[in-house]
Amino acid sequence: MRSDDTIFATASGHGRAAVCIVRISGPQSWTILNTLGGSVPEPRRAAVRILREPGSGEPLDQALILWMPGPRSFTGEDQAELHIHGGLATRAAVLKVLGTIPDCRPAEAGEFTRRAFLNGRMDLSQVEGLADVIDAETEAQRRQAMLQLEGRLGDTAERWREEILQALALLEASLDFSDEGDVPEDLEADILQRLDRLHVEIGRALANRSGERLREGFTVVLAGPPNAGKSTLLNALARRDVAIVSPIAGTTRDVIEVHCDLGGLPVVVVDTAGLRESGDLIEQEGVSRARARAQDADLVLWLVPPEGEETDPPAARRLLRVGTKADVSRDRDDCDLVISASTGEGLADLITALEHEAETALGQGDALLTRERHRRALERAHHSLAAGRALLETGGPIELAAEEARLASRAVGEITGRVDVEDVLDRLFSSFCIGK
Ligand SMILES: Nc1nc2c(ncn2[C@@H]2O[C@H](COP(=O)(O)OP(=O)(O)OP(=O)(O)O)[C@@H](O)[C@H]2O)c(=O)[nH]1
Ligand SMILES: [K+]
Ligand SMILES: [Mg+2]
Repeated sequence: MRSDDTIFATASGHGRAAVCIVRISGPQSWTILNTLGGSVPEPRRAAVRILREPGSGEPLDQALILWMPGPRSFTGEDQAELHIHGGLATRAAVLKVLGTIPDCRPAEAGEFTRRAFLNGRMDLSQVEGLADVIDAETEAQRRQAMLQLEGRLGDTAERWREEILQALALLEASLDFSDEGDVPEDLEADILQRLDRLHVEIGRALANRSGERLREGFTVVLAGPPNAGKSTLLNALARRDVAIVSPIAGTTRDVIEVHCDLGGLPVVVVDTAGLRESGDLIEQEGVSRARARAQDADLVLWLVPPEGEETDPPAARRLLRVGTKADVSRDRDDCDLVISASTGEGLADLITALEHEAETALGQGDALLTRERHRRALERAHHSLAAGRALLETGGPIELAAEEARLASRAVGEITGRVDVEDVLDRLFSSFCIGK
């Protein structure tokens, strides 16, 4: 796969559609437009053309074409777009012709964005932001992803890296002084103050996990004894028949997940097996999976049926007691909420409570870190800043303090992909669809 090939791909999904966008990037872009369209329009001005097959001149389609010369294009290379009709035959005919153009080939998954990154059009955190914009299922996720795509994390990381490098420069300058005796107090104080400020700011960013949680979604596990009404509630929240409901205790065995958008926040609702002792091996496996999921959940709804509960609630980070089958019996003073999943009574209050719980945990998309990768890099930078500061404060070797500052700047540099990210690149770009 040559990186100077011209690549092409449809970038508007699969299947029949009114319009299909074919994206092209690389040195042959201009030639392709000129060959298929007969002439190339002004840069960045759409023009209608009849696309023709080279050689025979056979008309392929009437299309809108765009010419975007690099480096001010998405990939930083010469780019073209063909907005053709979205019929399967038209799409196939145009792609077939493109495949016959010398040094032109179908793009790999994420290859347009990879070229944008390699050409410096976006940093790695922006690439991740773009992936999250495409994957966003709720308003809060979209908002957070847009902030990252616009560069909020990358710009902050670059500012931190600059400030660490400034402190490093002062440390190296103070090395000259130390040969002749002590480092001037005010210089040392200045460096310490810089390291301190960075350590506090990065520590604050690390303390906020809501960004990662928002990407993963807020998990709510429905737990309770058999026949408490868990599956009925799951179906009511999902507004469709996802789980089997029956009067037979022990109906649900497998864990069943449903992704909901509650108030713009991603909430994963998980139905589980009724908790009880059972001689049935399969049900026992269901019960142990139920306990495990409850333990990991952000919130457990412990469903309490009118006839009371024989089993104790599972271990959970946070638990709300929900009285079920309110249409059968309403007075449930031992519960936080009372609902009837069958009649819908109390469901609006339950959903409001879930939105509140999710909003408290996930925030509204204002966190800086959104991936484990960011966290690991910043934790290393945070540790090195603390180590460098301790060395300075205890009169340790300045060379070692400088080395800690160097490690901190490298760790922060990983966030934007300025350093050491080879292994991340393949995994990240292969997660994109073709044409992105
Ligand atoms: N009257 C009334 N019956 C309900 C309500 N919710 C569930 N049921 C009934 O209770 C029985 C059990 O419901 P499920 O949703 O299967 O209960 P479950 O907790 O998932 O049961 P297991 O999967 O066996 O643990 C079914 O017959 C439901 O129709 C309710 O709000 N009111
Ligand atoms: K049941
Ligand atoms: Mg069930």
